[in-house]
Amino acid sequence: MKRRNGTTIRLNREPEKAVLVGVILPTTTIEDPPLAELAGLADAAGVNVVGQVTQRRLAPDAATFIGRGKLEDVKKLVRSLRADLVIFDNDLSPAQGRNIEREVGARVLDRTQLILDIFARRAQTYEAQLAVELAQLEYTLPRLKRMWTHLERQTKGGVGLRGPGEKQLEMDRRLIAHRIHELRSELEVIHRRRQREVIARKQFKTVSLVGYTNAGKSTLMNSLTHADVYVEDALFATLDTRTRRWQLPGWGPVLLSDTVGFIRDLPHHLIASFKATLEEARQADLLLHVADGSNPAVLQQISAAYRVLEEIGIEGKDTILVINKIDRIADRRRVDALLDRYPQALPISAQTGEGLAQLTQMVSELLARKFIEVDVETTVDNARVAVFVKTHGEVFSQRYHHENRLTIRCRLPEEYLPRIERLGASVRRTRHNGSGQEQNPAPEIEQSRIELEPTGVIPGEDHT
Ligand SMILES: Nc1nc2c(ncn2[C@@H]2O[C@H](COP(=O)(O)OP(=O)(O)OP(=O)(O)O)[C@@H](O)[C@H]2O)c(=O)[nH]1
Ligand SMILES: [Mg+2]
Repeated sequence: MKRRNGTTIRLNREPEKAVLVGVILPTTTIEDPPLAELAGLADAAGVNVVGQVTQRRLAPDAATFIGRGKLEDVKKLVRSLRADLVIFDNDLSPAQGRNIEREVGARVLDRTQLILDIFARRAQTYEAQLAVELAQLEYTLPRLKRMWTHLERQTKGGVGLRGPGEKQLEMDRRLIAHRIHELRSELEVIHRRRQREVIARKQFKTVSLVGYTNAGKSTLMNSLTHADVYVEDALFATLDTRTRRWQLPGWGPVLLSDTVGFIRDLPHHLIASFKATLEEARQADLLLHVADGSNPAVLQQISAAYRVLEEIGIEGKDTILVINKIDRIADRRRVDALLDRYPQALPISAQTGEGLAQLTQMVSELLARKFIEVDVETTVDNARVAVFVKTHGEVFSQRYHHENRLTIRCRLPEEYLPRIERLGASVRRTRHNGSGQEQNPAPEIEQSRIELEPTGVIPGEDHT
């Protein structure tokens, strides 16, 4: 292994050898080549992949996830290749993991465990380390029994050694539960501090890079801000949020932050633990959703990233979809096909700089839109108005009145007001914020300063 300063460090352990196993269910998106992403994850975890087994099934086997016959194949493969590990592309229940382990005679990991392991290796800041430890313990707690079974096997045969008693298990459970509680409180404190910091920076507009892991977020951050953020061709190179000043031409400084990458079926424990890290994205004025256009699975990755955004509660924000790495796409028709699917998307190359001028322009224009606070009056059955307001603005409150009337207090780009009126609603400007109290007009001052350099409306930004 080469270190960045050029010295070579010798790993005193051979990398572990793994057989990958994937069960293709009717809901599974089939990758080309199969198990490509799992192989990438294994690589990021420093594991050497020596074999693969896939099976199509209508439903997982309750006890062993794959069918018994296939399990026998896996066992033979493990023996002949001398594999140390079997890694499942699917998530296993504690009992399934235990059963498979007993059957194949090698350590069994599922996708979540593999991802947790990568995060544990890469977490560098204190906050990321706490988040990973929490996620790992929450994953471990229901599986304690299986781990003890491991130890039990190693000491098999000893008189009176029948594994830990329930008492030992119970003690461990309590210890872990206690540590989980500690970690949660500590992370909560960090999260609240982070929220305050992010709010304190509100005098600057903020833009967050989000998207599938390895899409090129950090590379784009570096190209746009001339920063020196760690970039690697590996899954989950970035685990910590980095924020940099970005001198936006014709606008001034904004803050650009890089975040942890997403992946399909991101383990729920991880999402919860990285809440503080994702605070930047949650509070951002604009998201740049970066996708790797050169990846054959780009469409699935785009939808997976949107799903994660939804899960962490930041869907519906102004977002520019950026199709990155177009320098690697030889066949231009592939870019066109992507643009057919996502007409608003912007093709770029963070590496060669192609498209970055348009991106900068698009960001300035979106940020320059003036938001105002209004009461939108409509009828309860006019769903188009409610949907429009929720898609393009931020809703503070809704009040229902007699005769089916509804008032939505919200914040909207000014240019959309005529369109809402055309949908049959009436719009009244308010001088109040969502809590009904007079608000410090500071953001308005900021806006009017910016208006000195009008940038106009983006063509094609119309989502309706
Ligand atoms: N050819 C090409 N490669 C790119 C481009 N952008 C990024 N890459 C490469 O893609 C790999 C991943 O880039 P990163 O910037 O680390 O990706 P990331 O989205 O930050 O990834 P994580 O932090 O792991 O989520 C690196 O090897 C980059 O050099 C591009 O426009 N063209
Ligand atoms: Mg990164």
